[in-house]
Amino acid sequence: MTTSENETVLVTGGAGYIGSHVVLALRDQGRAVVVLDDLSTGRRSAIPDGTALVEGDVGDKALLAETFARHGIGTVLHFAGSIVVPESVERPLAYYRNNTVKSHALIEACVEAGIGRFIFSSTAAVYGMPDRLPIDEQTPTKPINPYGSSKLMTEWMLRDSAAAHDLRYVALRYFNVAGADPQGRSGQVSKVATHLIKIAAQTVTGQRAELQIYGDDYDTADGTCVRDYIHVSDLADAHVAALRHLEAGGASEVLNCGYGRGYSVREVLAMVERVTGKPLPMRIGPRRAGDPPALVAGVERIGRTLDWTPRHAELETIVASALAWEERLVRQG
Ligand SMILES: NC(=O)c1ccc[n+]([C@@H]2O[C@H](COP(=O)([O-])OP(=O)(O)OC[C@H]3O[C@@H](n4cnc5c(N)ncnc54)[C@H](O)[C@@H]3O)[C@@H](O)[C@H]2O)c1
Ligand SMILES: O=c1ccn([C@@H]2O[C@H](COP(=O)(O)OP(=O)(O)O[C@H]3O[C@H](CO)[C@H](O)[C@H](O)[C@H]3O)[C@@H](O)[C@H]2O)c(=O)[nH]1
Repeated sequence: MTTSENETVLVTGGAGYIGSHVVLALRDQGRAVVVLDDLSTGRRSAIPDGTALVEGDVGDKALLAETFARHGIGTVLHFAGSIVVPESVERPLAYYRNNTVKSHALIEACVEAGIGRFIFSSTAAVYGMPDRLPIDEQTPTKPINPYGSSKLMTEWMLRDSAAAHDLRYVALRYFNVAGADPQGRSGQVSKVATHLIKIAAQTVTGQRAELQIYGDDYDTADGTCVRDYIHVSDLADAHVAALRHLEAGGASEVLNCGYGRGYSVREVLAMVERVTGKPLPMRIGPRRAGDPPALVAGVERIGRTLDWTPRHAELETIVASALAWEERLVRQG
C-alpha cells in the first residue's frame, strides 16, 4: 500500500443509500473509513460494524476540523445532501442550504486542513433536458430544478477551488442509481420513494396497491421514458476507482456514471414481472412534470480515465437485487 492508501477516508452521508454501498466497497478493499452523517435520511444500521460514525452536520466546520485531525483524513467522499427533485422545487432555499452552502463549508474546511483529494456525488440532473444522446460531459449544463442547480454550483466551487488551491477532485455525475448490495448488506430505504425500481419493489411486496407509469406518449420506442440504470455496487466501485485515480496523482475530472445504454419504463417493469413471475399491478397516468424523454450517459470518458469494470450491469441483476432487498426490509418490519 502507498502512504495515501493507509490514510482514513471520510464519507459524508455514509449512512444513506449510495454512501453505505461505498463504505462497504472501501471496507472490502481493507480501507479505514469514518462516516459523517446527521441521520436525517440515513440509518445507523446501514454502517457496517467497526466503522466509526460521527453524528453531525456536514456544514459544521468545527466538527469537520476536529474529525479531520482526529482520524487523519486524507480524502473526503461527499454524499451528504438532499435528493428529492419535487421537494427542491417547493423548498429551493432548503436545497441550496443543504447541498450548496454546506458543501461550501466542507470544501473550505478541506482547503484549510490541507486535504487534497475530494470525490463528489453529482447528478445527471445538471444536464436538464438535453436534446442529443448519449449525453457526454461536454453537453451544456442547464439544470431545470433547484436540486440540479444546487449540485452544479458545488461542481463549480470544486473546479475553482482546485484551480486556486492544492486540491484535486472527481465529480461523478450519476445517472439512475438502482439495485442493492448483492450480499444483502445494504439497499435503498427511502421514507419518500420516488425512484421507479424502488416503487416497483414496494408494489411487488404489497406495500403499494399499484404503480403508475408517468406517461406513455413520449417520443421513444414504446412511448415511455428511457433511463440509464446503474447498479449501486458498480457505482460504489467507480468511487473506489476514482479514489485510486486521485491517489495515483490523477487530474481533476468530471465523469458520467452510467452504462451508456437505456431501458424504457415498460422494459424495466417487464423485467420486474419476469423476475417475480407475476403480473405487476400498473396503470398509465399523466406525465410527471420535468421528466426528460430519454437520458443515456456517454461513458467514453469514465472508461478511459478510471480503472473500472462494471460487474452487475444486467437489468435482471439490478431488478432482482432491488427486489431481494425489499423483501428483506419487509421481513424485518
Ligand atoms: N439516488 C440517486 O439516484 C442519486 C442520483 C444522483 C445523485 N445522487 C447523489 O448521491 C448522494 C447520495 O444520495 P442517496 O440516494 O444515497 O441519498 P440518501 O438520502 O440515502 O443519503 C444521503 C445521506 O446524507 C445524510 N445527510 C443529509 N444531509 C446531511 C447533512 N447536512 N449533514 C450530514 N449528513 C447529511 C443523510 O442522513 C443520508 O444518510 C446525494 O448527494 C445525491 O444528490 C443520488
Ligand atoms: O412511479 C413511478 C416512478 C417513476 N416513473 C418513471 O420512471 C423513470 C425514472 O424515474 P425515477 O424517478 O426513478 O428517476 P429520474 O430519472 O426521475 O431521476 C433521476 O434523475 C433525477 C434528475 O433528473 C435525479 O438525479 C434522481 O435522483 C435520479 O434518480 C421516469 O421516466 C419516471 O417518470 C414512473 O413511471 N412511475
